[in-house]
Amino acid sequence: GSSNDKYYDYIVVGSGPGGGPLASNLARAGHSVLLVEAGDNQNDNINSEIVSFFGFAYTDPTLRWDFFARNFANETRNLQHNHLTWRRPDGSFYVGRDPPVDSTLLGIHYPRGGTLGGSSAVNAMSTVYPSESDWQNVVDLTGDATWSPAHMREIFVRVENNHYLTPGTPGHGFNGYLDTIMSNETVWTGQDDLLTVLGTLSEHLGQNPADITANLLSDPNALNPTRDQAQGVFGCPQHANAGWRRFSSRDYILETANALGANGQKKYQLTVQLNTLVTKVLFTDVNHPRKTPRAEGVEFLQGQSVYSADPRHTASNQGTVGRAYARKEVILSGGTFNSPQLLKLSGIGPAAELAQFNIDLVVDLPGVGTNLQDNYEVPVVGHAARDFQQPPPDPNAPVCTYGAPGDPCVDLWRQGQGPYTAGAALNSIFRKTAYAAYDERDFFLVGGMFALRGFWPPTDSVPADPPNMFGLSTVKINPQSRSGTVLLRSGDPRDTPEINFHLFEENNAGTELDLNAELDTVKWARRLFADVPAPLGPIVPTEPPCPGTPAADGTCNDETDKEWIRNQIFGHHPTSTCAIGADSNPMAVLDSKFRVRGVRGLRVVDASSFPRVPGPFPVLPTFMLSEKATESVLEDANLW
Ligand SMILES: Cc1cc2nc3c(=O)[nH]c(=O)nc-3n(C[C@H](O)[C@H](O)[C@H](O)COP(=O)(O)OP(=O)(O)OC[C@H]3O[C@@H](n4cnc5c(N)ncnc54)[C@H](O)[C@@H]3O)c2cc1C
Repeated sequence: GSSNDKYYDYIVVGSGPGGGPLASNLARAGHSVLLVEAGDNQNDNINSEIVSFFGFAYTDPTLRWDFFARNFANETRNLQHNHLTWRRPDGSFYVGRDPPVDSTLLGIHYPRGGTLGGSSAVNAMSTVYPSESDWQNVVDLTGDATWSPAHMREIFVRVENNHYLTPGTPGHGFNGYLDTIMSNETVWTGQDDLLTVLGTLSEHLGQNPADITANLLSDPNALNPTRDQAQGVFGCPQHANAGWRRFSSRDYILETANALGANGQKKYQLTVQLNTLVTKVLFTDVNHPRKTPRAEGVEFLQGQSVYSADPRHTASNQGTVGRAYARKEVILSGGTFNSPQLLKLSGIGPAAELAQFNIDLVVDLPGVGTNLQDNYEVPVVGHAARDFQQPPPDPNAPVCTYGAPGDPCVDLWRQGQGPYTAGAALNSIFRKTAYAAYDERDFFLVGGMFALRGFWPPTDSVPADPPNMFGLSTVKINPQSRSGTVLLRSGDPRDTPEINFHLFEENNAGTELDLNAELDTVKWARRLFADVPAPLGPIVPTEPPCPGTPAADGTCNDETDKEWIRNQIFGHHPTSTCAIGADSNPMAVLDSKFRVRGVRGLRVVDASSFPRVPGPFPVLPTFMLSEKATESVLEDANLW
């Protein structure tokens, strides 16, 4: 290399929950680490700091990356989705079924965090422990017993800094870096209408409606041998500190990078290089007669908004080429869409696809960019017999303006006071259907005066819901549709990949189970809507649409309902495109130590590494994965 080249022990690409903690841990273990992140540091951006500003975080152009996906190969079916995003001729976004003429279809919006902290800096912060079977599955696939559920719980205890339970509570940690918090009873004060609906709902899961408030304060992440069977209502922990400031991997990275030793010098050798898009991994020993190719560094483009998913990107954001070298290893943590793209751009992937874009082959690894999955969801929405009553406003309370200049509530929040220091009336509801794939709970639900129908960038085209609306998100646990793909669109690293979930296209017993499970949950929701007592109830179901009145068992028309589910389904937890798998499986991209097959010195550690979607929410499992990978990387530290 040239005299400007930089050398480090490790190079980590991407600062989300996969890469951020790993880079920090390796530096803390005494190694020199370069952490490369395409975005910048928005640590002081209130949209990313204040928990209740979540909706502003993932729509903020300084924080987000826009990906647009398809659900199906069949474009006619794709066009049935009610919340597709289009670009109007004037450049603005349109979301809906009836775009102005000459609009361009972009697809189903999949926002990601393109900033220091990755998607943990923009997500909804729901922090839910996965099923034990998700860890056991890795043991079963690979024979590596270090993935045992018991060891993974030890990892969780090590990293968690719990702010909502009594210190010492088994199965939880109180000294780690990952802050967790859960709303207390104050958020339910005066919410009698919501409590009525959730009480009726809990009764439909075998709980006593009189216990609803206590259940809403109960811990869904408790260490409990029967946890993965337990149906009912719980609270919803979030990754945030006791003052309701978001915790993300950014915090642990900054704490590590800024730590000073006794001599006033930087304590750890962690270098964070922002505004830098890694474009390929560099290898030595490619096509060597005896040696296996070894990752020796990365090439990148330095400059702001170089990646075209960045909403601020324009043709002039080209970036300047540079390189950095690793004495030990390169670790990719770009997330489910970017890690497979980067592997392919580096010559690791399906040979035919790489040939199509004239990329020199390093290893023919057909699994890269396959096996894409998601916790898909469709809301069940209804209208109550009257508007939901809200607690009367406190006449002495400050008037919050959601971050407008001079918002008094932001100042109060900085002092640990005021409305923004409270969580939301969130809940975790678990249900097991007769169509569960693994004989354990197969739905995570959250209910409230909102309906999550998908994601879209800021737009003026989506109408608001009326104040008598109740929505129930139905998030699939253990989804069986697993044939989604992340394909190169071009050989230009600034381009986003082509993402298609190919939902239910396997057309096998598993995907049929999922559709039946969704239908079963829709019918169950209609039954409980009907049982909500007057004067608030009954709640009339509006989505999926049911002309007339549903039968007593919640049936409207099974075929129409299934069509609606297929067409309106969406997700935001994509995983598994660089999956860990058995040595004998040609589609496995990684071994159980996150090593990319067929090369040396290269691992992938992020949500793409999971062989299957973990639980209902990937962020906590991804933080745990980063710790698991720290153990694997440090075990090999003396190899090099
Ligand atoms: C709107 C939204 C809401 C969500 N809500 C929840 C929730 O409530 N609970 C939950 O569990 N999960 C939630 N998630 C999902 C969760 O945040 C992600 O699964 C998780 O952050 C994935 O971690 P990761 O490390 O794999 O990738 P990411 O967190 O996406 O991080 C990848 C990072 O790599 C960087 N990068 C990518 N490519 C390159 C490159 N070539 N060069 C340099 N840098 C690169 C990106 O800029 C990004 O910072 C949500 C996600 C979104 C977007």
